[in-house]
Amino acid sequence: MTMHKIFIDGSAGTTGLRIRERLSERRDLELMILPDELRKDTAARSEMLNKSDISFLCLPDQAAIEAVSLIENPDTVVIDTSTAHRTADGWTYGMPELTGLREQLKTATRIANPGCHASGFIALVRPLVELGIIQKDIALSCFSLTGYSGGGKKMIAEYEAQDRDPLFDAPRIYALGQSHKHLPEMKRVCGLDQDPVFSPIVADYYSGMEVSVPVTRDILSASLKDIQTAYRDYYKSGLIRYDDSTEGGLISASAFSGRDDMAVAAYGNDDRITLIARFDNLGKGASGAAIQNMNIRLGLDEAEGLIV
Ligand SMILES: NC(=O)C1=CN([C@@H]2O[C@H](COP(=O)(O)OP(=O)(O)OC[C@H]3O[C@@H](n4cnc5c(N)ncnc54)[C@H](OP(=O)(O)O)[C@@H]3O)[C@@H](O)[C@H]2O)C=CC1
Ligand SMILES: CC(=O)N[C@@H](CCC(=O)OP(=O)(O)O)C(=O)O
Repeated sequence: MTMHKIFIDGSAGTTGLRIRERLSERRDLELMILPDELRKDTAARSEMLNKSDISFLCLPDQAAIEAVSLIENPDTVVIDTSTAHRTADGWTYGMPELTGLREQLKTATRIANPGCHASGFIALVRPLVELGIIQKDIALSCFSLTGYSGGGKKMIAEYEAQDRDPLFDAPRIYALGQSHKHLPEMKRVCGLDQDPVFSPIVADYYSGMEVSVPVTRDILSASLKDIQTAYRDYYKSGLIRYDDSTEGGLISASAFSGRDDMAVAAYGNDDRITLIARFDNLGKGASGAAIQNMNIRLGLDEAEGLIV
């Protein structure tokens, strides 16, 4: 069996640790781990990056850009979980369920893992734009509920602090200036002319996401039933599937916590529709998607080692 050498730059962080834990059970992979005192040492990181077959970058944007600049080995494949390269030239967007991307991912050397909020929006909107059901010049809006692990170690510590502000008990809307870092990939990957009005909301639970896009019939060239069929036909392989089940008429944002798959669905009537995606920000929104992309790049079954 070929042992693939895997380095995780940032393996002590939320996304990196989860990838590390998951991959440590794999017999086909050799994990290259830096001791704690060297995990931010540039020379040690550079050596690992250049020795690896695949390097995951689980770092803040600036550190991810630096890591890429340290790579001289043309065979090292990079899977970057940060926002730094998602709309950059020469990078393949790591969402294999979208038309054409699975084939590109099989040979890509620079893979940009999608943003968590962006994954849900794109899974809902891109097929409808591709099929001409939504025109690309339409102004959309999007609400996205996320667990606090979406904010990484710092936000986890804030939410789990004994003496935290009581206002943390209730959901909080953020990115009020309409310049959230996921907007460029949402617009570009969906082929839209303009950014959506985007309202992310963080709430007092660890992980799980519910991304919703409200649409009215006048902007659609299809009925509710046609949209449901379109999603079913579009998502036939990969980790995304159509599922409009509810929990007694309500749908919880944490229902997919601990999983790697994503459910997309359309609810409503023929006048007003809500498109909703449910998944885990740490699963299909980060670590699960990164491992899926690694598996595709290695020519393995993409669901290998994933929790679904
Ligand atoms: N959390 C989530 O749901 C998602 C996160 N992401 C993205 O993944 C990336 C990592 O995020 P997340 O895991 O949440 O963040 P964390 O803050 O939890 O982890 C980041 C890790 O990177 C380490 N680090 C920072 N600078 C350097 C450096 N120069 N060299 C080496 N290591 C460094 C940090 O060290 P230290 O421990 O000392 O702080 C930390 O361990 C980010 O770009 C984030 O936007 C993407 C999708 C979802
Ligand atoms: C709760 C919270 O703060 N979430 C983060 C999103 C985490 C994420 O997906 O970040 P990447 O762009 O690196 O993928 C945010 O909205 O900025």
